[in-house]
Amino acid sequence: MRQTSLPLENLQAWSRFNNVRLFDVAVEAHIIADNGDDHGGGLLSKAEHTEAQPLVAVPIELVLSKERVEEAAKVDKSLKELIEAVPTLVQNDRTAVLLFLVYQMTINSPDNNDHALGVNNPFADYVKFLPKDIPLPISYTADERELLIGTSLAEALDQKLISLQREFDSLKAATETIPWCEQAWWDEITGSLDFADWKLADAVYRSRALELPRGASVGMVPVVDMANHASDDRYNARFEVDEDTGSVLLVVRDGKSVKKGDEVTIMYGCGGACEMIFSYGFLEEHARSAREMFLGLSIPADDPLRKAKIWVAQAAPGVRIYVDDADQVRWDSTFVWWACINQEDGLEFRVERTVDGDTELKALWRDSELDPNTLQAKLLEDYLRDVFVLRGTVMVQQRVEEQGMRLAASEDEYDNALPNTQIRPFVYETVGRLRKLEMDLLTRTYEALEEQKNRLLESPVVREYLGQNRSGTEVRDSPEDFS
Ligand SMILES: C[S@@+](CC[C@H](N)C(=O)[O-])C[C@H]1O[C@@H](n2cnc3c(N)ncnc32)[C@H](O)[C@@H]1O
Repeated sequence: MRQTSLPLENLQAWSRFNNVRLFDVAVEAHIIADNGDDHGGGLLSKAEHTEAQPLVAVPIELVLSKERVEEAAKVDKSLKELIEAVPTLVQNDRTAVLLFLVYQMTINSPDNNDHALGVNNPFADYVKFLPKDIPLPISYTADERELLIGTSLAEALDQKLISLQREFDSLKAATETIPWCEQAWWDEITGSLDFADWKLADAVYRSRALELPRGASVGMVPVVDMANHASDDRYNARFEVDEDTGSVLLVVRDGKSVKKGDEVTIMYGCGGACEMIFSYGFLEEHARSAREMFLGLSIPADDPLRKAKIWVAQAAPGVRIYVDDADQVRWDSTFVWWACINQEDGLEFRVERTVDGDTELKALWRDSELDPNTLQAKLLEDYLRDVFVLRGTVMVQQRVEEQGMRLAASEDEYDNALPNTQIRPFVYETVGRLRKLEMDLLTRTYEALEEQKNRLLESPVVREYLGQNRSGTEVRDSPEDFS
């Protein structure tokens, strides 16, 4: 769908009309950082501000959230029709706003011939200020995606694209019979909504939505969403909700001041390098570590309890490796604990009938009912604790090694990928840094796990356990093969 844009220079005027207050702060259409990085638009301070002083104040009614979309639908017949047709998309904070964004984009688009669509509201113009080309991985070209092979972002991106496609298909299926949707979106001649528009709406939301404090809501806050990111001790502003005035405030961060000419920055979150690129499309220049990675895991197909474990555990199938505040590498996964125990250890499943006649699958640990959320704690206080930790460590280490091999194996393809008109230089550079940071983290993790493994192999419990097993019928590749 063709989009309509308004220049960011006009955002200040929009702010005045909509009671957004800027306290000696200007919206700048283009900010180039000292190192040459292009931050897109941003906020610049026009005067000195001290700790806790307000920089921007936005009335809470301007926060574009699920609640606001539901409010808007009360006075907009077409929007009401739309959200009633897709109840599952409206229940979710993100997809509710995505629906509103594509609706508003449609109204604004020169492709739209239905001039009766929509009612006047501040968001009609706000949407025109939003960027139309956001370099998030969901819009990478096929060649750019190839560069990601071996990184944790490749897997996350595949999953994300599948779920976005599913959402888009369900939107189409549910709205095909609504006359205005048929005409403006799906008709072969007059319709213009396609998957790229849904991806754009998602990129807009993902890169701009804020989780407001005190459970206020999750949504896009006009003007505050112009604040770019700076890391850790560099960012100079934070946002808060002022319940007295009913507004979202951007204020100077504690212990900081903002001088005239400074860029006003916030911190987008403390996720790892993968998360940063996934959600915001860039990796800050000061990133020295991947910080965290999520690696997918599966339970071997020959595990007889596989299906029951997956059903009962309801855990993300993978492991998160991360660097903690003390710069130690750690891993965290509920799934691993389920994957590394079996019937001989005392895990069983039983189908039980509930009072209303349904059946329910229950897990048992050593003959007692097991609350799935307590498995890790149970294993860590068990007399075989070291055995279980050793199994988990080995499983994670094997997965880390496999990921490292995958990354290393695709290195030549990455190196040879340029020059290529299908690969944008900043994407090439960003992915190259991600590849290096993830390889460093994988190497560190592998080494740390090797140390842990060797320590655990010295544990009396493990030695005794392995001794007993060796006198039995141990085979290679059993859970006790720690080679
Ligand atoms: C919340 S918006 C900030 C406003 C945005 N620059 C604009 O022009 O609309 C987040 C987006 O700004 C850009 N951005 C923010 N901080 C950045 C930084 N430190 N380096 C590079 N790009 C940045 C990224 O494209 C990110 O997805």
